[in-house]
Amino acid sequence: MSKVVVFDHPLIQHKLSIMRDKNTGTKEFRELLSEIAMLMVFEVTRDLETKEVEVETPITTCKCRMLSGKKLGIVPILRAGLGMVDGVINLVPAARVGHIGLYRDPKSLEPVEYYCKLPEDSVNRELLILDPMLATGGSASAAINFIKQRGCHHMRLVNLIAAPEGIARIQKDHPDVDIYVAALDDHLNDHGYIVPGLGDAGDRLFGTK
Ligand SMILES: O=P(O)(O)OC[C@H]1O[C@H](OP(=O)(O)OP(=O)(O)O)[C@H](O)[C@@H]1O
Ligand SMILES: O=c1cc[nH]c(=O)[nH]1
Ligand SMILES: [Mg+2]
Repeated sequence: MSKVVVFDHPLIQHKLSIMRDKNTGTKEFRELLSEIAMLMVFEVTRDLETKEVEVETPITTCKCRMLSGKKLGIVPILRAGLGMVDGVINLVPAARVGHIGLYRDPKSLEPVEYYCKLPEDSVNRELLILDPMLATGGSASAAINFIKQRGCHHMRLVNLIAAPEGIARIQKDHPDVDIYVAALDDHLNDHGYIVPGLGDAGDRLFGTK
C-alpha cells in the first residue's frame, strides 16, 4: 500500500495558504509553488542512500557521507507540474528531467495524453513525479502507467494538494508508489475540483484565465 506523507511544516503551510487565496496573482503563485516544491523535496529525499567517503579538508582528512543510491530524475506532469521543476532542480541540480503532457477532459474528467519524453536512462533512476494537484487521480495514475510501460519501477509522487479520491486511486492502481503532499483536502466538487483547493493550478500558474 502506498505510504502517504503529509508535510505539516509551518513554512510550507504558510506559503500554501497564500497560494490558496484567490487574490494571489500569477507572479506570487509561481514563486510560492517553486519555493514549496524545494521545501518538499528536501523531505521527500530524506531516506536516500548515502555511503561513507574520505574527504581531505584544508585541515585534515575525515570520513563523510555522500549520496550513493540511484540517481534522481524528475517528471513534471504538464502543464502545472512545470511550476515545481525549478524548486526541485535548485536542490538536485544533476537530476534529469522528463515531461509527460496530460490534460483532463473537462466533461469526462479522463486524462488525455499529448506528450511523453523521459530521460534515456530513466530505468536506472529514482523518479519524482511532480504535479501540484491530485484530484480524481486519473492524470497521476496515467502518468505512472507511462513510466512503468517504459520499464521504470522506482518513483515517488509529489503533490501540493491531494483529495481523498486521488489518494485512493493511486493506492488502488499503484500501491508501490508513495505519495508526498503538502495538504490533504476535503473532497472533490461536481466538476472534479478539489475543495477547498486553490482552483485550476495550471491557469493560475500561467495566467491563462
Ligand atoms: O487528478 P485529476 O482529476 O486527473 O486532476 C489533476 C490534474 O488536473 C490538472 O491538470 P489540467 O488537466 O488542468 O491540465 P493543465 O495543467 O494543463 O492545466 C492538474 O495539474 C493535474 O494534472
Ligand atoms: O482542483 C483542481 C483539480 C484538478 N486540477 C486543478 O488544477 N485543480
Ligand atoms: Mg488546468
